[in-house]
Amino acid sequence: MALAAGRAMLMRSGVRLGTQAAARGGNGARRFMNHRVVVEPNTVPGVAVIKFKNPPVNSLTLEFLTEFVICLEKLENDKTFRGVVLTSDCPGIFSAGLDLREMCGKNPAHYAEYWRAVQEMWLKVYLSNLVLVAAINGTSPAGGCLIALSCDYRVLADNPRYRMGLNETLLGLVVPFWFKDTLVNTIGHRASERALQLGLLFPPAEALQLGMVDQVVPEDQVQSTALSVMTQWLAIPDHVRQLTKNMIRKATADHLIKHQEADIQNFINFISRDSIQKSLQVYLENLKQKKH
Ligand SMILES: CC/C=C\C/C=C\CCCC/C=C/C(=O)SCCNC(=O)CCNC(=O)[C@H](O)C(C)(C)COP(=O)(O)OP(=O)(O)OC[C@H]1O[C@@H](n2cnc3c(N)ncnc32)[C@H](O)[C@@H]1OP(=O)(O)O
Repeated sequence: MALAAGRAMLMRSGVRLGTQAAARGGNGARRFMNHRVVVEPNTVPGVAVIKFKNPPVNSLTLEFLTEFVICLEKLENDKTFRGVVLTSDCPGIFSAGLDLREMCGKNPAHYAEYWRAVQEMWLKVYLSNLVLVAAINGTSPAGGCLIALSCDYRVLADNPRYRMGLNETLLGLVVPFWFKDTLVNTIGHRASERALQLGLLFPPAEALQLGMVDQVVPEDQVQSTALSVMTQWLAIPDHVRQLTKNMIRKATADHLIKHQEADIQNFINFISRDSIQKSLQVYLENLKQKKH
C-alpha cells in the first residue's frame, strides 16, 4: 500500500522508477541504486547499508523521502534482510533535515503532499520490523536527527564539528508532537523540555551524555561499529524482538496515525502563515550569506 502510494508520489514528482539500476559490487553483492538512496548489501549476512545520497546536504526532499520509504519497504519484503545500517554518502552531513524549499512559497496541496511523505517516512522507520542502526557520520539537525532517533541504535562520529538535535525553534518553527514524542522517548522529559525550547544542537560528547546517541566512536569506525552492534541485535530471534519493539513503540506511532489528517491540516495552516514564510526565507538567506 505505502509502496503503491510512494510510486504514485514518485510519478507525480517526475521521478522515473525505471532509472533504478542494479549492479554487482566488488564482492559480487547486488547493489541497488536510486538517484538519492543507495542500498548496499554488506559483508554481514542479512544486513544492508542504506546511504543517503542527496547532495549537497541530504535534505529531505519529497523525492528523497519517497525513494527512502520504497527502499526500506523493499528490504522489509525481502526476507534475506534482517537489519539495515543508515548512513550518509555526503561528507560531514548525515542529513540537514526537512528540505526548507519544500516548505517555502508552495501551495497548500504541495504542503499536504510533502507533510504526508514526512509522516509516512517516520512511521516506516519508527515501526520497521528490521533492526535499524544509524551510523551518523555528520551533522544531523531537526528531521535528520528525527531519522536517527527513530532507529534502534545510534553510533555517532566523534567530530566536534558535528551537531545533533531538534533545532526547529531556531527557525521560528514549532516542533511537531511526534518529533517531540520521539525525543522524549529517547532522552526523557526534562532534557527534552530544555533541548526543544532552546533548539539545542549537541556536539558528540553531550549527545552521548544525554542518551541521544548510544556510542561515540572515531569517525573512521562509525560504519564498522554499527555493523558489529547489528550482529549483537541479530542474535535475538526476529519475532520476539519485533513484538517487543512494537509493544514499546506502538502507542507513540498510533498517536500520529490517529491524528494524521489533523496533523497535515495543522502543518498547512502553520507553514502558510506569512510570518512563518518570512522566517524560512530569512533562514535560507542566512545560510547563503554565511558563505560570503
Ligand atoms: C502547530 C504546529 C503544527 C505543525 C508543525 C508545523 C511546522 C513545523 C514543522 C517543521 C519541522 C522541521 C524540521 C526540519 O528538519 S527543518 C530543517 C532544519 N535544518 C537546518 O536547520 C539545517 C540548515 N542547514 C545548515 O545548517 C547547514 O546547511 C549544514 C547542514 C550545517 C551544512 O552546512 P554547509 O556544509 O556549510 O552547507 P551550506 O550551509 O552552504 O548548504 C549548502 C546548500 O544546501 C542548502 N541547504 C542547507 N540546509 C538545507 C535544508 N534543510 N533544506 C534545503 N536546503 C538546505 C543551503 O541553502 C545551500 O544552498 P545553496 O543554494 O546556497 O548552495
